[in-house]
Amino acid sequence: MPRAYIGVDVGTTSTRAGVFDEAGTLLATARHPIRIWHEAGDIVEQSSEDIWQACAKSVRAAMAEAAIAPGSIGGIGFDATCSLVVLDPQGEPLTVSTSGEAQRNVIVWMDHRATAEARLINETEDAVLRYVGGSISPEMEMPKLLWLKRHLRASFDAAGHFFDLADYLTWRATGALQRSTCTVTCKWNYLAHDGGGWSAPFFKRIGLSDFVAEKYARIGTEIVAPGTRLGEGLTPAAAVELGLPQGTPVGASLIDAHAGGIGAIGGRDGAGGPSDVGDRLAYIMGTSACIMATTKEPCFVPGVWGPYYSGMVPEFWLNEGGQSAAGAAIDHLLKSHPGHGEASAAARSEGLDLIDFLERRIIARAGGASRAALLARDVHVLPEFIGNRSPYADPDTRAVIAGLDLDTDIAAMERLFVAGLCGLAYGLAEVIEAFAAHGVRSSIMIMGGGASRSPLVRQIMADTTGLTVALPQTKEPVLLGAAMLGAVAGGAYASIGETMAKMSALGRKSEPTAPDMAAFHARKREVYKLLRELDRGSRAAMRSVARG
Ligand SMILES: Nc1ncnc2c1ncn2[C@@H]1O[C@H](COP(=O)(O)OP(=O)(O)O)[C@@H](O)[C@H]1O
Ligand SMILES: O=C(CO)[C@H](O)[C@H](O)COP(=O)(O)O
Repeated sequence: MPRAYIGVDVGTTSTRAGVFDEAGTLLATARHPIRIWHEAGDIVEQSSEDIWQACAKSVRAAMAEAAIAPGSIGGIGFDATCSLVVLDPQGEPLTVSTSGEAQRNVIVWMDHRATAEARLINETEDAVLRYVGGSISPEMEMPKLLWLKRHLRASFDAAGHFFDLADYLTWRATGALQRSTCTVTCKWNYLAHDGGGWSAPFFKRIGLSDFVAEKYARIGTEIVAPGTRLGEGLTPAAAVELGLPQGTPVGASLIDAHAGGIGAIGGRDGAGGPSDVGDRLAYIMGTSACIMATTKEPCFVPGVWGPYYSGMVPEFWLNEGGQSAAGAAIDHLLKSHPGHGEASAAARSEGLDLIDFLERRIIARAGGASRAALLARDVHVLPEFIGNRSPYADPDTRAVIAGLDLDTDIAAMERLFVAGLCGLAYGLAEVIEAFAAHGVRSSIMIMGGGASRSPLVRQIMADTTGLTVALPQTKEPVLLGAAMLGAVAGGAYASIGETMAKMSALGRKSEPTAPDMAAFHARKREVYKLLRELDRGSRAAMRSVARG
């Protein structure tokens, strides 16, 4: 019987499941929303139970659509945002919320409550920090764990397990406590190279010696490569919930952006066969954006997370730059514009999503995706609403918008939208330039994530960076990356490397266009730099003034 593989992706806003055949062809997908609590003070929380139930519903819906026998599933893999899950010793949720609600047991990656703790950790200048670009981010797990210890001691002490969300999902599916090299290397300061492991001096220095004393029992004692077959496969309970046979192989997980990277960068390019992953950047743009480079030797790029050994492609190093708010910044710009109500109603009447509606109008009016950027000639956006991840590693950066007028119509909203995309593209270009300055050079960038479907986004990114921007052949590279984990766990392929070559391929490409657009973007980037200086200068000017 031909085998199929399931990938489950937990993004910030929803869970999705995809069923793929052994060649990587997508047979069916389904999506389910997840709950999220936002509170003042950069608090963003979720519920691991809600997320697991949403995963189960997505898998069952995708299987119903694929209309294949559950017994034909040869393996399943999971990816998720890098959020922190807290459970008691019996595996029940423990609150991370000052509300005390047990169901709120996930500190979401974008929650910046631990900015002060990140600063304290950075002040130690511990050698481990070299492997996160020289500066830990409040989006990583150690600052969050330190926050819990300092501010919610009861939960910190009562916890039996601290998981990255992707590892929680495999634990929930199989009962196995192994963690993936991807999660712990990229988010937990674990060193996967040269027998590094957990660093006891680091934990002692940052005030988390608890983990050393308890021999890392709550954060993971066994670290395995993504795709490693876990436990005895699906437990009886998980099998019932997912509607799959007990014992279905489950592979160790990846973080969501990294699943997108695996699903995107290793594909065949036409007849040219498998390619050099070192020449290919992955840009995964959803709520946030991650720009990832793969190298044979470690490259230290200040302000860019990594280098992480086996953080994404096994036995390669990973540099991971990023933008904390990407799609989230665009969503926010659109929602806060006075034309939002009118534009949403017009989009609905055409049966389109708001962004698709705007894009069609913009591209038609401008006479192409490349020239659409000209609409943003006089509006400029530094879209860093929740800080700069890379290359400045400054979580206190905030957005700046210049060139607003009193226009409230849809055309004004379009200008702001395009200006926001240009701002994101200039942020991306800064990361790519930081890569290049430290020896990480690539000629092609492969895009995944929700925003990659947009021809406007791809063209602006190509024109701004000067790189060829390619899509993977599959329209769901993140789900494919997760399904590849299932294929490796199920024994269809021997390694992630082989799986990438067999299950994926490159698709459509956008080339950088006319030199006049390059000149336009170069000029507009100068304004972008002014906005960055304005943000820095205004924060510096107000630093000595007490908060109201
Ligand atoms: N054309 C576009 N331009 C910019 N952002 C877009 C575009 N299309 C979708 N997005 C953004 O992508 C995000 C959704 O992507 P997705 O990968 O599904 O998110 P996540 O996995 O983070 O939940 C939303 O913030 C949405 O606004
Ligand atoms: O930090 C990340 C990866 O290292 C991701 O950006 C984070 O997990 C959120 O992902 P998404 O934007 O797809 O919801």
